[in-house]
Amino acid sequence: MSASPDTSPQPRRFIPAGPLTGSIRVPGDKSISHRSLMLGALAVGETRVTGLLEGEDVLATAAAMRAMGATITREQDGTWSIFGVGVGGLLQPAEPLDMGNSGTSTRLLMGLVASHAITATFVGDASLSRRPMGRVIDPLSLIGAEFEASEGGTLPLTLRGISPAVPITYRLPVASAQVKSAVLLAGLNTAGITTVIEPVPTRDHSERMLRGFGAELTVEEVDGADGPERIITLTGEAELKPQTIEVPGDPSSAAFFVVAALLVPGSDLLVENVGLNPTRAGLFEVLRQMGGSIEEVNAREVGGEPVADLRVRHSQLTGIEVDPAIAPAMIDEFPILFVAAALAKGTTTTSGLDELRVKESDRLTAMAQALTGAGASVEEREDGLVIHGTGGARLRGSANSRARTHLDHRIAMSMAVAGLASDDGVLVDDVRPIATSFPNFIALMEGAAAG
Ligand SMILES: O=C(O)C1=C[C@@H](OP(=O)(O)O)[C@@H](O)[C@H](O)C1
Ligand SMILES: C=C(OP(=O)(O)O)C(=O)O
Repeated sequence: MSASPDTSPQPRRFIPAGPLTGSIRVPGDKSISHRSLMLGALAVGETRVTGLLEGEDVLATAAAMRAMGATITREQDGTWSIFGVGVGGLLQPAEPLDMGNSGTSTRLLMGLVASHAITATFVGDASLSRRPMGRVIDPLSLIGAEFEASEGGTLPLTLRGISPAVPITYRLPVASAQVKSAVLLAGLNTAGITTVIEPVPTRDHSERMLRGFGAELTVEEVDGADGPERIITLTGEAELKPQTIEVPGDPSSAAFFVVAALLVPGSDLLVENVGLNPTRAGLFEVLRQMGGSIEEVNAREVGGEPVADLRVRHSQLTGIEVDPAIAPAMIDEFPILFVAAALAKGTTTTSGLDELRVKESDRLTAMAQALTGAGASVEEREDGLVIHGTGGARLRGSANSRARTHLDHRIAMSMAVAGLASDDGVLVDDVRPIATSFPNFIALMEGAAAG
């Protein structure tokens, strides 16, 4: 969140260290953590959650759910307890909801508020205030909610929800799990059937968890004009039953350690308890195609999601052309993939990545600039990057270059990993954003490199 008491940037130089060895555990999945709090806050009774990600983005969701009536506490052993208000029971928040840096909190909560007869104002930090909200304003206007947004459909934004709302059938114009989830969550308190048509599959945690909480939800795969499409229906005026949830480790956080171990010679690292939902695990597939040694050990199920430990050994990677169809299954992992590509042998080409321009930063430009400063050879295209790798040789940047993170945690962590694979280190201009999704990243990185 923006509300850090210290507002000055915290630069840090990440320098090459020893091989990454031993075993680590990354924090809980961010997407599942947000949804655990939201759905728990709508169930009647106590939901208990272990492994919740205690990053700033998820804490923003917790604060918002409290402001709308839920009782949410953290117990001493790290278990979270949520007493919900029931679907339809959200209260009007007394103050604007501060969403910090979190797109997921904002868009999903807009869905929830839209079908309640309450008004809420959403505010966020400088990065979030630039991100497009029109993609959720459009469908939520169709259910009858009203919006006063800043120019360009951005935050600050005031939403007047409506009850009873109109159930809609909505075809997603953009591959976005956040938009899909916003419409489905609005459907919870809407009489009748809400339908989302998804031409390109995106992460399906909302569907899995809504079902887990007892909502009536169906998913049907049909042939569409450009391949299989998913039709998701939700029966409204749902009654959610409280759950006990174990949140698996976040594959998007594991990604930084997986790539670091592949790049630093001598590494042999076990990353334990990584969520491997097929709608999330695209990066590991692409890294294997590039020659990365990533072995799944002890495959099991945690909280209704496939999970395994990943054993990762240093590997010489080879550049490839990345199939754009896999992009939704690794949408947050492109910054770290670009770092892997910068050290690979030959050229890696990516395309179909327009969505990366509207994340916490414009991730195509931000990574092209940061990697070029660190000594990599990168061409920026409209919808992707083309990277000519070093063939394994360490990156050699100009002595005074700084990687600019633009309030984007994934740029900061990606360039930290680039620093491990460089001659003289990489200076990251601000490490504060890392706390949004991975508060103990630096400590874990130092521990893994020390063996
Ligand atoms: O639904 C979610 O939890 C998320 C969906 C993705 O966003 P989009 O739906 O905007 O692609 C992803 O980038 C974000 O980190 C989390
Ligand atoms: C895009 C991301 O998150 P959000 O949209 O929730 O800000 C991310 O974590 O990479």
